[in-house]
Amino acid sequence: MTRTARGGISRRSSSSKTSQCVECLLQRLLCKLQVTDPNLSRSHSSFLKMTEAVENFSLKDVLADFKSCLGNDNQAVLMDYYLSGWKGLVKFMNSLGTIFTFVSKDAVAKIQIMEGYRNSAESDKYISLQSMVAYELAAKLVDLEKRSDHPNSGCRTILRLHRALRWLQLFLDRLKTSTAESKTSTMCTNAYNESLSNYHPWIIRKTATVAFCALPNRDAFFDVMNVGTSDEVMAMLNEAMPYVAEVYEITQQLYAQHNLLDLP
Ligand SMILES: CCCCCCCC/C=C\CCCCCCCC(=O)N[C@@H](COP(=O)(O)O)[C@H](O)/C=C/CCCCCCCCCCCCC
Repeated sequence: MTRTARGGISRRSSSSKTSQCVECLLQRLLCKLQVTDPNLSRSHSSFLKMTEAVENFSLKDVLADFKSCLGNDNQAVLMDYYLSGWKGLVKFMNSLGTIFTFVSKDAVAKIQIMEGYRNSAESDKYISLQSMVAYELAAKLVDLEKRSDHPNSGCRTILRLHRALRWLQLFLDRLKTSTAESKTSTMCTNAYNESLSNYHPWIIRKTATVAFCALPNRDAFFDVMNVGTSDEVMAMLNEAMPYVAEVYEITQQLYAQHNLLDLP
């Protein structure tokens, strides 16, 4: 068994049996449903190598990206910081165990689509979410009714991440007001049910709910965050959460203003 900095038992040891059982069940379910995509797996593993190479990971730095997203005038949401924030979240997610890679795989695929735009000849059009919306709409690059000519538009892809950001906001809000007895799986499930689950089919909802049962307990979770003591985690969340909320609100308003909240 591994002892953590605060003298607790690391999630790797305390929850490993439950986690292995749930993982096994989930893997079988995913295999049966053929949710895995070999092409995606390849790009996912190279992404993992890239993110694993970064040492001294701290969730504090990840959330700082959402602050940097807002630029100087708090009006535009800057794409590179937005994607950087997501990459950090994925890294955090992957450090929770392989059971969560089915979740991060989709986020990785979407980050890669957006990085593709940022590395294209139209890179400057994707400098912020606002410039992306203006450009794609004017150039008719968004499928508004059903996915056809532009199945992976930037607007659609960011919308999926934006909905997931709402889940993150609700989850962190719960974590912020939690006590030592609070269960991360319950907080996560409730946040999911109030947000992302509304956009997911039954099978994804069920699989996600099973995966949440394998979440480490609150102490172990705080250790993975690598921010410090529980008090320091709480202080960091109090400081960072307004920026996550601001990014969410600005994006929500942008999408509402252009009727983009239901993109297929
Ligand atoms: C201190 C707390 C920090 C928490 C850090 C959390 C890290 C979060 C990292 C990644 C979150 C995953 C985001 C998933 C994006 C999902 C986007 C989406 O809805 N995609 C679906 C629709 O896409 P299209 O088919 O229309 O292209 C896609 O079908 C869904 C795929 C699987 C998603 C599985 C459920 C996601 C649950 C999110 C909760 C994560 C729980 C993490 C617990 C820490």
